[in-house]
Amino acid sequence: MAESILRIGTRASRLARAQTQMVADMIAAFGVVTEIVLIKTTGDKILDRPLADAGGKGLFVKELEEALLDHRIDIAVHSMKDVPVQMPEGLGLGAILPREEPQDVLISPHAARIQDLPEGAKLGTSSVRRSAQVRRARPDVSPVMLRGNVDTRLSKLDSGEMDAIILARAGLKRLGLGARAVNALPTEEWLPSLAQGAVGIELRLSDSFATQAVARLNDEKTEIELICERAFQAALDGSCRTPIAGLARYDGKTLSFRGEVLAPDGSDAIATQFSIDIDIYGKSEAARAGREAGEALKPKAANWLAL
Ligand SMILES: NCc1[nH]cc(CCC(=O)O)c1CC(=O)O
Repeated sequence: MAESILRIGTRASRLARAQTQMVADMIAAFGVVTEIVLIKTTGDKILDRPLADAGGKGLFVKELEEALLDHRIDIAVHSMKDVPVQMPEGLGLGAILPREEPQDVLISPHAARIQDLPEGAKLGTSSVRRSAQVRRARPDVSPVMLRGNVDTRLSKLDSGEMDAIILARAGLKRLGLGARAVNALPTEEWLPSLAQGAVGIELRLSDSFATQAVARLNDEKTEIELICERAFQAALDGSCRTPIAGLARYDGKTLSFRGEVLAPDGSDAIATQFSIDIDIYGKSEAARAGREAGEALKPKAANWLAL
């Protein structure tokens, strides 16, 4: 019966496929038959410029959401940091997997820490957040445009085109490249992207078969962290050119959050933080606290949010 096969949509990058295979294996262990469908997204097609210049958010996600709405796939596996907070009508998250370590890592033959990069070093990134953070820490270091998937970026570093790159530790580990992910940037000095390190599963909210097939994959602690982070992001409502960073940590008792909006040139930054005790059912408290943190920061960061 066709409807008993769960069709799983993913981008074709090696990282996206690794994450999707992990999800498919877990679902198969519950006795559900799966099929993986590769879908090319705008973010995979545009490789010659920063995605902030390509006009928008969700460029790794949109075609997957269209495939869900067209019933070409039943679930979509995403890196949650690429997923806009507003989802199309009828779609929602069916599960959020246990979070991998959320930090960024510095990869460079010259230095293990940002402070130790050589004077005037060329750092490859196309992220507005990472560029602003580098300029803030090291005004002499120039971010240079670097697009492409993780393997492409590593090979450009290795060929000497750049002196350093910054990547998410989670992606490197999932690709079996943990050996390159040793120099984590401490979150006290360098906040990651909101939702970094978390993989989520999107589905049609009306699809009870898919909903049941993935429900057991959900990690409630990660879910609380992401509810908080995404509420912060939604309240700020920045543009794709606004450097925003933040991280929530929840240990089953205390939810701690720090978030930051930076001037794109790194000349300034505004941060906020809180710590509250909530229980594992405290989703609405997590959302409210995240939203209030975003609302408190919003007027102070207004110039950078409207870019
Ligand atoms: N924007 C691309 C992207 N989306 C998710 C990850 C890493 C995996 C994750 O954060 O879950 C990456 C690569 C990177 O930033 O190094």
